[in-house]
Amino acid sequence: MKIAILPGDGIGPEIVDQAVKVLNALDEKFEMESAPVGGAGYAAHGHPLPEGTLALAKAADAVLFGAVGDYQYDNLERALRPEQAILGLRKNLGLFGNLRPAILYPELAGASTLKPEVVSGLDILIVRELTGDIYFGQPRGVRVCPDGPFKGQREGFDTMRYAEGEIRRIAHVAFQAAQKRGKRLTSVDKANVLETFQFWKDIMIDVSKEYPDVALDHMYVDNAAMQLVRAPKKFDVIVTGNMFGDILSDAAAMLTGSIGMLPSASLDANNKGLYEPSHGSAPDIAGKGIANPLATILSAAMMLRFSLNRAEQADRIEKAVKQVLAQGLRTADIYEEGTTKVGTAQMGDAVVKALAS
Ligand SMILES: NC(=O)C1=CN([C@@H]2O[C@H](COP(=O)(O)OP(=O)(O)OC[C@H]3O[C@@H](n4cnc5c(N)ncnc54)[C@H](O)[C@@H]3O)[C@@H](O)[C@H]2O)C=CC1
Ligand SMILES: CC(C)CC(=O)C(=O)O
Ligand SMILES: [Mg+2]
Repeated sequence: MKIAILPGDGIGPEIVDQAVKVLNALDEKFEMESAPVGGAGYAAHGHPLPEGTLALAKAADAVLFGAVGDYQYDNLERALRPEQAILGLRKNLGLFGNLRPAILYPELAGASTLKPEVVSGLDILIVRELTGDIYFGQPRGVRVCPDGPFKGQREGFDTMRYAEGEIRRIAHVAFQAAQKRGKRLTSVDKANVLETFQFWKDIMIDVSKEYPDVALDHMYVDNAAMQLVRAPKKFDVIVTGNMFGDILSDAAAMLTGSIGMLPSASLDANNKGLYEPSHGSAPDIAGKGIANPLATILSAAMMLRFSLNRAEQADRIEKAVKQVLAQGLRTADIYEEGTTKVGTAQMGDAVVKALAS
């Protein structure tokens, strides 16, 4: 089994180091090979997704990814910006199904900015379509505005679009995920305004006929954002498009105490996947040794479960994470009075130690 390790930028290398440490502490040894990506790819090879990095990701059984992005690259032309690396990997590897589980560990009930009674026992799953929508739609760019009151001025534009097959395949992922959980699926759209999302809703209803055991309902994205902070436990599985899923999953992250707790799996049709924390490269805390590595470590557990068929090893890692939280160890983002503040590497070491116990 070969794992491509793509640490990326900012806190990426710090947090990926911890996940690699944890993987190396398992009984089975995996072959791992690293390559630069994002700003690091641009610095090394003049491109955020160097050919060698993409080839490694394609050849590997799974990819463990940190994060990309750094303000120093924000003025590069778009094709060379670090974020193009993760978008390019998703597209090139066909990773259309993004699973973002938001689980509140009981020990972190007080770390959430929401009242404990609102979030305690939270266990929801966001299924985000990952290779379509306005993030990939063409045409896009800056042009001269052809009509209206701003005619003749420059205007920026993007294209929101979803093909029927794209909606159907993510619908199946979501319905099947719901079948394995609470059998409730909420499709989040903006069908009241957008043609793309009326179409999305129609296809969801059609696919639902194949899953009579799953209760499907629909919610507009603005209401979904509100309900996520009002009564998040009412959700079981949420399925939505690329942009709405990006935004809602960051909101859901705070229900779990911190975005540093939210792992993700990005899967193709055969469960080959890329695993990364849901957060970005956090340049504001990079290099300080204080980032929370648990989302990345939990992403490695998802990798073992979904792509490497090592569910027992995944369980062991998740149990070890629960144990370090029960021991009161906290990185700064989830720290509360009465707990013990630790740095990134100490947290990784503690998970390794808990694996052995
Ligand atoms: N998949 C990826 O590689 C992603 C990359 N980005 C990129 O990351 C860069 C920063 O973007 P932001 O909007 O600031 O989002 P971000 O997720 O990197 O950071 C948002 C806030 O959360 C904190 N944070 C994030 N991860 C943390 C962790 N593990 N432990 C403790 N605190 C953590 C940061 O310190 C910051 O205050 C940008 O260049 C952006 O484009 C953003 C999201 C995803
Ligand atoms: C570069 C962005 C599209 C990445 C992001 O924000 C995400 O996947 O959550
Ligand atoms: Mg995001």
